Amino acid sequence: MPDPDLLQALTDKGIKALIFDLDGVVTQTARIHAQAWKRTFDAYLQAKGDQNGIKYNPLSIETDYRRYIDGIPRHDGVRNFLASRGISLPAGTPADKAGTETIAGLGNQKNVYFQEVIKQQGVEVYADTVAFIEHMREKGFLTAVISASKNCQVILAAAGIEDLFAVRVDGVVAEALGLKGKPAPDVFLEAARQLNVEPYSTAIFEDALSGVEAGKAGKFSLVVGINRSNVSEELLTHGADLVLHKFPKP
Ligand SMILES: O=P(O)(O)OC[C@H]1O[C@@H](O)[C@H](O)[C@@H](O)[C@@H]1O
Repeated sequence: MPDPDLLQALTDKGIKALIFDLDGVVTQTARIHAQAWKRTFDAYLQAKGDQNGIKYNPLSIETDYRRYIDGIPRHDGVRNFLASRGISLPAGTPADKAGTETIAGLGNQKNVYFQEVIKQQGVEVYADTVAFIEHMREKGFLTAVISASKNCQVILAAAGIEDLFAVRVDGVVAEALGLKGKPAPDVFLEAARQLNVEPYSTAIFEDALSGVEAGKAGKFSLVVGINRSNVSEELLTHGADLVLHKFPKP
């Protein structure tokens, strides 16, 4: 089936501003996050299972990652996923050594794996998204980027696309301002506030289920699900108004 007509939808809704999620919408980093999490949790569950004589199911990227981790702040993701395996750990502190059996320690381990890959491989953008954003900026649309990730700025710099966005509300900004993570709408609402636009004249673009839920909760006029991995139906049931496989060619 062809994608719906995005430009028509933007016109019909009187959209002035566009807010993009980073990982999986603008940059090809969603897969790198998912694999770093899988590496962290599979090793942890294997070791814990060996110790306790329990067989834990490894992390499934198709189900567990999408449901418990994707789009969600680092420590919330650790807590959510471990709860799905009946495990509860102390919070620990940001200084915990990578791999310490705490929420922060496992989060730090994933961050080591994630940064290793970024350093080795660099960051690739989705060319369709970047061309679309450049074109829409030329037409006068305001643009912002949001992300749960504390690596957002590093990723934007590595991809050379920092100046595509007038506003950035990422994991670092959210922590400093005390904003709730997705599926709460806080990061999107803060980005709209900084752009000086209302949600009713703003469209958001998201690949994560938690992200389209956040867009819906924030009453944004148009919530666009970006389907990079065959999850159209789920994006629609979680709150997307329409789903695209690719951004239209300008
Ligand atoms: O660990 P970071 O880089 O702060 O990222 C937090 C989360 O950021 C989201 O964008 C990713 O979808 C998640 O996989 C990730 O866990």
